[in-house]
Amino acid sequence: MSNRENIAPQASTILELKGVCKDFRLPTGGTLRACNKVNITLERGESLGIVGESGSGKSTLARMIMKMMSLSEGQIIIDGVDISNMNKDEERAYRQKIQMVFQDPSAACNPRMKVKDIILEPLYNFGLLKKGTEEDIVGQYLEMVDLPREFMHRYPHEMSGGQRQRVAIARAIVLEPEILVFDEATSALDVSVQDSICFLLARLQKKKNLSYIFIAHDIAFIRTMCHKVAVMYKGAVVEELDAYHICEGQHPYTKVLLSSIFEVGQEHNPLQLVVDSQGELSARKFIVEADRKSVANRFLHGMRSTVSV
Ligand SMILES: Nc1ncnc2c1ncn2[C@@H]1O[C@H](COP(=O)(O)OP(=O)(O)OP(=O)(O)O)[C@@H](O)[C@H]1O
Repeated sequence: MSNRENIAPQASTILELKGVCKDFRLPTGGTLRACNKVNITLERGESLGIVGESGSGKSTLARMIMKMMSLSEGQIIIDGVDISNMNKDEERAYRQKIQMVFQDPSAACNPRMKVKDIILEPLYNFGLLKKGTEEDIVGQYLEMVDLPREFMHRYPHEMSGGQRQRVAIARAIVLEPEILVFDEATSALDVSVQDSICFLLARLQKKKNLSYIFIAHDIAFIRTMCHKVAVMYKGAVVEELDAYHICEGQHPYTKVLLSSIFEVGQEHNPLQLVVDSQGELSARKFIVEADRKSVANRFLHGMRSTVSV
């Protein structure tokens, strides 16, 4: 029997982690608790960042959310269904509903496959592809990630890292999922490419009401892209904050994490590319306090990185 009846879905919560624990058995005996009583929620159409030092349990958490690894304790509930207790139909729906994008796009891009087949593969696997529609579908998804249709005939090595990441995103959204999990998905890219991928993701989020989970080390990125952030330390979420206000984090570990980026308590004013009425470009300090929403919303609401003055 489905367990859907037993768990009332919350109005806008799409994913909920309740007391999630993961213990690994060590070869030397004993266990290592990689995740400890993690409680977090992801709202529909919103982005949640998970930050923490190396080894704090972020990837383990992502692997459990993706059902690549079982839980030792607790529950992960998606749209009201406990993922550890799904029937066949729910399992299939779940596999469509949540997709992952990795740091290295090569993980999603088989070097021997053309872009067309890379993007279509999930549809083949789910038996959702109608003969004769292939090129139309690939063209449509390439367009969505701002790549030309002709790219469908290329191999991964014939593209840049940023273009491969766009193909990985097209492949991740071809099943029309509701949640995308990004494991350090932009950290290997240079800053300007990272910026353009952020705009793309913000636009897709708005268009498709997608929910994102970003696992990242880069707090500035999380602050820009996410609504909420969970700070992990030694397997536990030590603080959950409005991502924009991460500077106000009170947990000592959050403060340590922040101090490596900018002075705690000081505003972080990134330089912003500004274009004046003559089309001249200049870099100016972005006055965050003057417009609290600007930095986050320029991504979240798909504004351009270049501001006209
Ligand atoms: N399969 C495994 N068996 C045993 N221990 C594991 C396994 N996978 C992860 N761990 C341990 O669990 C802890 C959390 O690892 P995890 O990869 O989740 O951390 P992380 O925060 O994602 O780190 P990073 O940022 O470096 O990727 C680490 O101490 C790690 O060594």
